[in-house]
Amino acid sequence: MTNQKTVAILGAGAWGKALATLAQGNTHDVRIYSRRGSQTLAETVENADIILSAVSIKGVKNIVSQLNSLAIPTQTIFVTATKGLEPQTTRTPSQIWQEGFPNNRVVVLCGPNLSKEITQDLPAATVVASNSESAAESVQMVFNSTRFRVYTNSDPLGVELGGTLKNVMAIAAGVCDGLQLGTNAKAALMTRGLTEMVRIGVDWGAKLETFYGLSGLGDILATCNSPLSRNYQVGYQLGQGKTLSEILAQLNETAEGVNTAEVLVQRAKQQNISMPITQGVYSLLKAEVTPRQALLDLMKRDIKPEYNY
Ligand SMILES: NC(=O)C1=CN([C@@H]2O[C@H](COP(=O)(O)OP(=O)(O)OC[C@H]3O[C@@H](n4cnc5c(N)ncnc54)[C@H](O)[C@@H]3O)[C@@H](O)[C@H]2O)C=CC1
Ligand SMILES: O=C(CO)COP(=O)(O)O
Repeated sequence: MTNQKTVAILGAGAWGKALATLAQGNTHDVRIYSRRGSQTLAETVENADIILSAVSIKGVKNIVSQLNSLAIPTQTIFVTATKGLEPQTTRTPSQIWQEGFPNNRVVVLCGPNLSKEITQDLPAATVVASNSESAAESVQMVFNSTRFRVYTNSDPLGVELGGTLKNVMAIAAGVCDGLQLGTNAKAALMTRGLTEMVRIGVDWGAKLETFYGLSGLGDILATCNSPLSRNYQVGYQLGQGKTLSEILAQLNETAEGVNTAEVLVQRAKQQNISMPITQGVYSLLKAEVTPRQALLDLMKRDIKPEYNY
């Protein structure tokens, strides 16, 4: 591959467009595929060095099977920027991509990256993670710039779970602020939320330290503290007494944490892992409890040592 790459971006939502701008800023040849656009999927990915998917989780399986019917060369690198989990199977997006393309290298791109800030040219950092160091480095070169610092990492599962699981915590943090519970409560929630992410993430096969990096702790700090986060917005408005269907009807964009909470509750049950914050968010999303009741349920649990993975 030469230094100038052909990058096909699948999904013309907020994140796909922001990532396209970053690659274009580094003078790469960028094509964007939108389901509603005039360019076909085959035209978009023709001769692409890198195919990056920024579609929401509900579209990943479909786009993988559409691409499977095209002759994608094995040297093409797939990058997944989706932060979600497949219902029923609990597969991560990179697992779906790798199963669809077992002979291609797959890279996960995840970090504290609120697309609205990136679109405003504000500085940010992210992580590209892969079992293939050379693939991660190629993707790092494509996106790294003085406004977007890109780190490599060799734990794709941990990086992907960090970015995905934190969406549930962003909903919880939004509820916390919607109820005006204060800074102490929010700090406790984010810290215990991270513990919960580590607990299930390590059981899943991820490395513990990955959760203390940009895609775990970093993304918690960004999304739990910013009204720009759609997941935070969902929680904030639930805290203010709106119903989930009212909130989602107005949001008009993806809030992956809503689906992720359900998938996580299912996996935590299967694996016998305690995830009280996630369970509380799920019960709230299902309207089984009020925000105040969810808070009380968390606070009245049995007392225990702080570290009890
Ligand atoms: N917006 C952000 O700040 C960030 C978003 N993400 C993640 O990126 C993913 C996409 O998020 P956004 O772009 O913000 O959402 P969005 O709601 O703006 O866009 C989602 C895109 O996926 C496309 N899509 C869905 N199913 C599809 C299919 N079958 N075929 C083709 N396209 C399909 C939609 O048409 C839409 O363009 C989510 O998993 C999100 O968690 C990750 C980091 C930052
Ligand atoms: O993942 C994100 C920032 O890193 C975007 O968060 P939301 O999907 O909650 O907007």
